[in-house]
Amino acid sequence: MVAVVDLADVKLVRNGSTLLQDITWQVSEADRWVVIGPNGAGKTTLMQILAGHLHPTAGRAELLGETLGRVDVFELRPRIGVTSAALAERIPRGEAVRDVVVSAAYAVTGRWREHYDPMDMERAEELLEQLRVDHLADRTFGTLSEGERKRVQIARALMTDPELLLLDEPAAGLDVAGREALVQTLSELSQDPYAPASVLVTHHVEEIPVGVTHAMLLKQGRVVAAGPLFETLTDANMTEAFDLDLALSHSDGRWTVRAV
Ligand SMILES: Nc1ncnc2c1ncn2[C@@H]1O[C@H](COP(=O)(O)OP(=O)(O)OP(=O)(O)O)[C@@H](O)[C@H]1O
Repeated sequence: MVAVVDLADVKLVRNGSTLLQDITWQVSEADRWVVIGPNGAGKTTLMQILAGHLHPTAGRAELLGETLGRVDVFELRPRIGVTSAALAERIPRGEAVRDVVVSAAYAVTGRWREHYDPMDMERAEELLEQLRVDHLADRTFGTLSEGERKRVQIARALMTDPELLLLDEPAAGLDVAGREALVQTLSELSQDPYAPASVLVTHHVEEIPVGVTHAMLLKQGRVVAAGPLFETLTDANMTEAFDLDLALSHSDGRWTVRAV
């Protein structure tokens, strides 16, 4: 198995605060990971390392076989698809949905975006269809509901055919119907053997799509547990990560949790 992510003793210090430490972790190309942890655990910080936006203060971080610090991150980043609230804020509200998706191929390569390649347009249409938002292709991004925006962002993240897909809280801000519909779509993606390796960040076990293979629980910048989903997502590990007595239930591939 090829390691898509290979972190060894990663530590990250910012403004004098240690945000991550002792992070040793491998993600293989067939893996679908979920990273769970309370507010402030370091999940987004970890995603920023995986996106090539932050370098570890100590330790070694290899992404797609390249070592951070020794590789041109501008060549690496197109190989990594990212969705996050911070990125969504940068999408112009007046941009047509089709352009939001197709422009990903141009933004990352620096090509001029007025002349889209027909093959790129075709791929954008296919992705919009896969994410079930093809009927919105002519609308502007700003007119979409939160759930529709999340889907368009995922289509955009997949546009460059990345080898690693990072989804930072993709269901945040959605109502229960929107969440369930998105989890269904992410379940299809997770179970697609041609989909890239993925890492999904969430606070909520209810948002874990069917098909996720591995979990990491983070707390105060450290790994509480990491490994195959069913070995890792246990009452004891959740209780430790969230400092609260928790009991998990699992049914039909979906998870719930409650305090006991
Ligand atoms: N530039 C920075 N300088 C100092 N501390 C920071 C910086 N950026 C983030 N932090 C702190 O690092 C910790 C981890 O933040 P991070 O956003 O990675 O957590 P998170 O697990 O994603 O949290 P949430 O679930 O609330 O989104 C937090 O305590 C945050 O305040």
